[in-house]
Amino acid sequence: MLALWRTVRQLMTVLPAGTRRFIATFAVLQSLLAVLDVAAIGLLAIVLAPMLTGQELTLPVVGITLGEPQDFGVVLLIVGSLIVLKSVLAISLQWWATRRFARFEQVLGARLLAATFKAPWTERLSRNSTDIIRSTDVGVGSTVAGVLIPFCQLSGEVFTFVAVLAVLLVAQPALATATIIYFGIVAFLLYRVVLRRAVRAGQDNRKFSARAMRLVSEMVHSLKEVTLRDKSQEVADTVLKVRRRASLARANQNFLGVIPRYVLEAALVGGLIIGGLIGYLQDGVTGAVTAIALFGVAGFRLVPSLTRFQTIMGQTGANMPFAEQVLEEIERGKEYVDAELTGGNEPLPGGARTLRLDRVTFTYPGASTPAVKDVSLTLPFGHTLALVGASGSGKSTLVDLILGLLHPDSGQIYVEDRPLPDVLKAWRSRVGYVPQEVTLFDATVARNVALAWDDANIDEDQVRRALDRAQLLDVVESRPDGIHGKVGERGLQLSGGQRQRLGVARALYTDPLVLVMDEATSALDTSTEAAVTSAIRELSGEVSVIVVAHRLATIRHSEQVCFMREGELVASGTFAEVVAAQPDFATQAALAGLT
Ligand SMILES: Nc1ncnc2c1ncn2[C@@H]1O[C@H](COP(=O)(O)OP(=O)(O)OP(=O)(O)O)[C@@H](O)[C@H]1O
Repeated sequence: MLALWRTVRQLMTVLPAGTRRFIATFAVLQSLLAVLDVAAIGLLAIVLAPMLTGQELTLPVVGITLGEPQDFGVVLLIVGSLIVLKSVLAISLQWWATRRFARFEQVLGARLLAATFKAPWTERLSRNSTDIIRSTDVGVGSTVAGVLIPFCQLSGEVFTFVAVLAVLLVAQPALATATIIYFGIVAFLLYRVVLRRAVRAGQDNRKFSARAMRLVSEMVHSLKEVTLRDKSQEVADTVLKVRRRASLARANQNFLGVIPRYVLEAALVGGLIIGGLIGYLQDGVTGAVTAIALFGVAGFRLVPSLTRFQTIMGQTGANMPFAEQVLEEIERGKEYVDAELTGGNEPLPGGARTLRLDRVTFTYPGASTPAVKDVSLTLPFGHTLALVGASGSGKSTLVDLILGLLHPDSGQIYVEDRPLPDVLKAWRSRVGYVPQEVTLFDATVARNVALAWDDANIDEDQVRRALDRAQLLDVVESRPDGIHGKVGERGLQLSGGQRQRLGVARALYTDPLVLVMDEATSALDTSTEAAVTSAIRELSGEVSVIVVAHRLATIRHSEQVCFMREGELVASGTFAEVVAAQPDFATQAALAGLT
């Protein structure tokens, strides 16, 4: 209960202003509905026994005496009206509240995504993408539907419970005391025996469902290899094992979830006997009938209320880890969002002519040796620079540093004379990046090139120009619907080479100052690669090109070749100069038939 209170208070700090007021208003309105409900039930409870036994009754508080059957008829009409009124008001309240809760979900989702996207690259590298997707979807949904909404409903249940007991206390103090003790013991036992297990089952369900989803996602991505190596059965068995634990936990959660209802319903019988006994001891048979009627009506309101209370506690207990995770991520992301608001917003210096790396060193968190060590180089804008070296020599890391995704531990990168962190936003908007494997989304060619999810933000002429420069316009225009044709899931309706060229077009769409190609043409056939490379070479002069390539034919005409070994830049110059300076590079060049 305390943990729930703490979590909800923390949630308030990340939800829009006015949430606290909304929750308070919602609680008050729920309580008022409970008053209407209890007034109806209380009235019924008080008049039931005299009506059945034909006795006169003076209503407490208002002091009206009822004796004739039509008097009781009027009271029954009032009871019915109160119940209908409560239902209408409850529906209106639900309509209003569900809209607000939907809004809360949107705000939480947006904050969480912002926190995820603003996190430093090193942190994002350490996260599993399926976990991120699950957190922003199921996590946010569960925080609102599994924690916030049940918490808000709690006040109504507590108030109903208290109000029913108040009615009982006024009508029959001894009976009320016995009820509190009796249901208190039942509720405590339910908490100890059932609720704790239900919470644990809910947490297990969450843990194993997440694991199963991660496994399936990983397996779908390696479907081809799994099929070829005939591993489908092994995969199915592994997923089944995890699923079994998730579904067993879910089954336990569902089973334990319904137990309180049946236990409490059964306990009502015991309560009726105790109530009847107390009434009999106080006032003989009439006392017993009155007490049973009173307890019966009150109990039928108390039991659902207690059941919902238990359900809410179970539900919030199981979902709290989701909320805690969402809150933790938003909290962590806050500092990045703030940092972004305060830094990196300056414009690029006018007439910038060079990108300069000055003794840049970077070590990945947890690694013992730097991936990039003491690298200094200057790239005049408009030139082409090739990064070469053995696998693991630090080329991609250096590229990520130049892109501003990673930040040097020591040394600095300058655009002209401005440190990169000062102009980071403007810099990122002017670098085009083509990865080794371009990720396309299931949308039109135009949307993929413009990296836009709304056609209104697409400049179609620019899309055609970028496709043309990437040697892909003819292919696209020969397809049905041209640039408006879809590319399929992950671009699977295109060939590997076409996907890569679409990636090049995407990078060129924003008229970059620097185009970074990280093994971007290695999937292309030699003639397409030659065509793309020559198209890119034509760009030099207007665009600086940084190429990472293992195929040396791709980079032999680069104005500057930088050879890396174990994170260090060991030689730089023209292709011929590096061949002359580095025997192992010369060997590779010879093997490629380039010397
Ligand atoms: N996210 C990471 N966390 C820790 N170490 C990493 C990470 N990414 C790369 N490394 C390590 O940093 C070093 C440089 O890796 P990098 O990817 O920059 O090499 P590369 O020259 O681009 O290799 P390749 O040609 O195979 O792509 C390697 O030793 C690698 O294991």
